[in-house]
Amino acid sequence: MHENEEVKDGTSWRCARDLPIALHSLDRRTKFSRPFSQETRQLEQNTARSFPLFLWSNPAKKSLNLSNMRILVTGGAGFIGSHLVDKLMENEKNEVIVADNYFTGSKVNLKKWIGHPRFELIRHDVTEPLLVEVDRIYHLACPASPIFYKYNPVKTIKTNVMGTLNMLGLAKRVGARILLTSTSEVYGDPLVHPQNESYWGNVNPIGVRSCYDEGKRVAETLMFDYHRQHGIEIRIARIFNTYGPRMNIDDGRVVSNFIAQAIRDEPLTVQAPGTQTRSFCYVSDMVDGLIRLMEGDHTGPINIGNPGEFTMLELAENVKELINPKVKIAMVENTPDDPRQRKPDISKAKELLGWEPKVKLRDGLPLMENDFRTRLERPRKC
Ligand SMILES: NC(=O)c1ccc[n+]([C@@H]2O[C@H](COP(=O)([O-])OP(=O)(O)OC[C@H]3O[C@@H](n4cnc5c(N)ncnc54)[C@H](O)[C@@H]3O)[C@@H](O)[C@H]2O)c1
Ligand SMILES: O=C(O)[C@H]1O[C@H](OP(=O)(O)OP(=O)(O)OC[C@H]2O[C@@H](n3ccc(=O)[nH]c3=O)[C@H](O)[C@@H]2O)[C@H](O)[C@@H](O)[C@@H]1O
Repeated sequence: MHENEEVKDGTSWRCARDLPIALHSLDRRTKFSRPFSQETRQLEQNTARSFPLFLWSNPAKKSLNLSNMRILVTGGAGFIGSHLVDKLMENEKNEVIVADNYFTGSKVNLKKWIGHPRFELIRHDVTEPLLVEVDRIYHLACPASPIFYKYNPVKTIKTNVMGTLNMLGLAKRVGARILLTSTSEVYGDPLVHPQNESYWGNVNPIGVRSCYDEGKRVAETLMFDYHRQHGIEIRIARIFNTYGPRMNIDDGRVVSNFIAQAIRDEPLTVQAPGTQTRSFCYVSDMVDGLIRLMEGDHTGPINIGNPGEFTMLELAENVKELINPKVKIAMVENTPDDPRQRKPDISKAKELLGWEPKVKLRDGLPLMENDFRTRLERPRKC
């Protein structure tokens, strides 16, 4: 296969050469779609230094203090993605493009930006190629709740593999830096605790969660292969359980389940045995970590999460105490391959990104409760 071809659903798709001439002429960075070699890369860098047309995509613009950035956020209509978009849009020099197929995300999460001159929203499935000119790609598109990623596992793995291939193809073509939101699930049911980035994990390759955790592991492999083979600038974040406003109310993840149940006076469904642990990161801390990683000098993978570790029974007790002391706790059956413990070692994030989380679980839960009460139209009783 020619190196300028990208895989698309078992068939091949030529990145640039076969595009209609009209599309070529629209692309200010057609040079980057040429076959990649050391000579062409050097030529492009030299050209960029002397010819302003190419400044858009070249690091040389940094030294000239041209900081306008066009940023693609895949999965930007989802929970973390929409908070990331809010933060990126705060910088008036940023233009943000969101590509999302709305499987678990919603336009409602982005309603304040729709129509804004620096914002564009595209209905797009990342398993198909996308042609846009951007400097940065935050690649988040993927269902994240176990209920949703297990709903159509073949689609989940296609999203992780083909979606990441397509975004890497785009990054290669336009010279963009790309960040993948990987997951603590790459550690599987970990035998090392807390988990640091050098741990290779303990993952069932044929289980019901594999479409997600093995999918993300392949996505990480692809990121590093494109980096080594094609010189693409990559960043990999290994995200640990994140919570906050705008999570889908019926998302199925534990924090959203417990908060919705507490507000609706329904029993909190702790899946057995309840002693399994997770470490919960508030979404504003997560977004801060992702941006620092993208704009920093380290490829990663870097764990981004809050090391505060809770059993699911402890989480239920906290929700009960903070939101509804009368609510009951019900022990229910668990699902296969549920990791028994999870806690990030964030030494690397602290040292390399100067990042650590600020919001404690007991401060973040009430912020999420407010959002859920508004959306469920259940104001707090006086
Ligand atoms: N929230 C967490 O605790 C957590 C933990 C680890 C990793 N992550 C990763 O962070 C990212 C965002 O997670 P989230 O919690 O915001 O989930 P989410 O489900 O709210 O957001 C995912 C977004 O991706 C979109 N999407 C899914 N498949 C797509 C496709 N094929 N093409 C285009 N768009 C598609 C969805 O519509 C949605 O808007 C995911 O990659 C997830 O794996 C999240
Ligand atoms: O952080 C991560 O890396 C991953 O974490 C989660 O996966 P998981 O930890 O299984 O998330 P939940 O579905 O919220 O489950 C957390 C724990 O709560 C338990 N749980 C879940 C739901 C519920 O109602 N009750 C309950 O006790 C589960 O058994 C599990 O032990 C996310 O869903 C993934 O997207 C993400 O990649």
